[in-house]
Amino acid sequence: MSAEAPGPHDAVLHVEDVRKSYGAVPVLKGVSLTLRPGRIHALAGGNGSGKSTLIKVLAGIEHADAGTLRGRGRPGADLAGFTAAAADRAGLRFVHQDLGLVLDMTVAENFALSRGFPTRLGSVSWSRLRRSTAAELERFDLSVDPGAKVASLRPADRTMVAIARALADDEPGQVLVLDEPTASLPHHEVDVLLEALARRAAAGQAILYVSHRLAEVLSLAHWVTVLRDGVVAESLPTADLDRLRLAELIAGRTVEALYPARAAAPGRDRSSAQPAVQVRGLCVGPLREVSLEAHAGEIVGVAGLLGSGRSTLLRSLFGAVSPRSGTILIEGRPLPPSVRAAMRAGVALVPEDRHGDALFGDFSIVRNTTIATLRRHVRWSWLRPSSERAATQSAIDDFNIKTSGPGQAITRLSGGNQQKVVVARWLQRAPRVLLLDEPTQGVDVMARADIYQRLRAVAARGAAVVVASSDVEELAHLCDRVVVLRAGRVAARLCGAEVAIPAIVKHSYADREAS
Ligand SMILES: Nc1ncnc2c1ncn2[C@@H]1O[C@H](COP(=O)(O)OP(=O)(O)OP(=O)(O)O)[C@@H](O)[C@H]1O
Repeated sequence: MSAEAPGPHDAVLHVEDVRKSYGAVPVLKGVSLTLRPGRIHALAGGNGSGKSTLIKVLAGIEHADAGTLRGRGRPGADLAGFTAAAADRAGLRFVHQDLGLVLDMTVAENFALSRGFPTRLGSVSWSRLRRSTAAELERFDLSVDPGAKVASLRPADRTMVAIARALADDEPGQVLVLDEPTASLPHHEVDVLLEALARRAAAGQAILYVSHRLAEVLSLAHWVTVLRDGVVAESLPTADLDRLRLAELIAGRTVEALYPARAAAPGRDRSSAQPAVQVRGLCVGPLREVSLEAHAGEIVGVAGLLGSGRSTLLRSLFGAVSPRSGTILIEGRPLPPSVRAAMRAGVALVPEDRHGDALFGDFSIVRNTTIATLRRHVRWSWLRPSSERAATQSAIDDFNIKTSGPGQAITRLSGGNQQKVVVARWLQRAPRVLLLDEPTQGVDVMARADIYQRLRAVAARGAAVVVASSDVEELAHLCDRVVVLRAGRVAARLCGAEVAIPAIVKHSYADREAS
């Protein structure tokens, strides 16, 4: 691990003094960054600190107000007029979270989509395409059949295919930019991807890696630059850091502990108390004969791999899908398959797909916060904007949402801050049953701790909280009990000391060895 002072010498890419404002609000205030061959350089920072804006500037999607970019042997480029084509010429290769692959096409066809189809005598030469793709995959140690549909690949391999495609032209001095590549990967797949990335770096690849996951940053990256409020708070080797110190750099303050202490689970006798949620023999979508209980005052986790049925279970409890068979009781009463009925029964759902299901993109933060509790802000048949604004302002304060004010358009917030608005919205309803699907996706480490504390408070006030998450660390720290789903069935019910990462991972994977 190199510990030399950062500077432009021997850099693959040097970005200097990037400035960017949205209107009158400065978002990047003179950010500099140096990337070197063979080095994985993490870009960390709290929600709204400017990471995505910097990546968008480097990709030529947003224009900076000022800043320069220099690469090995390349003339300096002015980032104010930087375009996607200029980014490509500068050797920047991006793999975004959605990967940009067509799932229904083969790996080789996906390669050809970006590089063109090889032809022979005027028609596509499929054999040449397969051969060249196979050679590329081999270069990346990827044992994937070029003729396989992308949809059939395991998630980590899909990401590696996207990376191999991005770097396929093999120009010297390329920089691979990865934006939260592990955000939607299951636990086991994360390790596979990280190992592959470490091998690429060992072979000389420079990588810029954006992540909220402290453990990943520390185990994978050689160097980390922490952004805080649009400036570089620190840029240093990861060998000089531990998790707590990195969290402190991100937060800009002393941090006692990364997770709030787990409150003692309520000491009531669950066998006699009526559960707030009772599911019996539920069959819906991939779920088969699932039974589960959640009592007032407890946080129950739902673990399982992608496709195990976690989200379907939560959507059923919210009345959004009709079960083939089985029953759902909320506080002892059967729940019909109706969202309205579920909401009347005091059930609230924070869904997984923030953009598709939860955000109202045309609205401000105010309406996005109050939309589930509008009645509370009506008096004499009139909606009172002052009341809505006051409720929103207190959510902004409580959740430390980084914004220019309640009237700002929700789409202008950073991803993590949008997520906080969605969680705040449903907490306003004071639900008796609170369901959350991936509640801290894209949320920074400190805000995560705040959300956990709030969920504990909701439970302590007498609600039952059910959290589905692919983040096993989150489940282990937050939940009183965890139900592990595997292929649609309950594979394990963990409680007390069993609620720990190794047990959750072990039961999530059927035959595979737990990592
Ligand atoms: N189109 C826009 N108009 C106005 N402000 C914006 C716009 N896009 C982003 N911002 C603001 O710029 C700041 C930085 O946002 P950015 O998305 O770069 O943060 P981030 O570090 O990527 O955060 P996160 O970790 O939440 O994704 C935020 O305060 C955000 O509200």
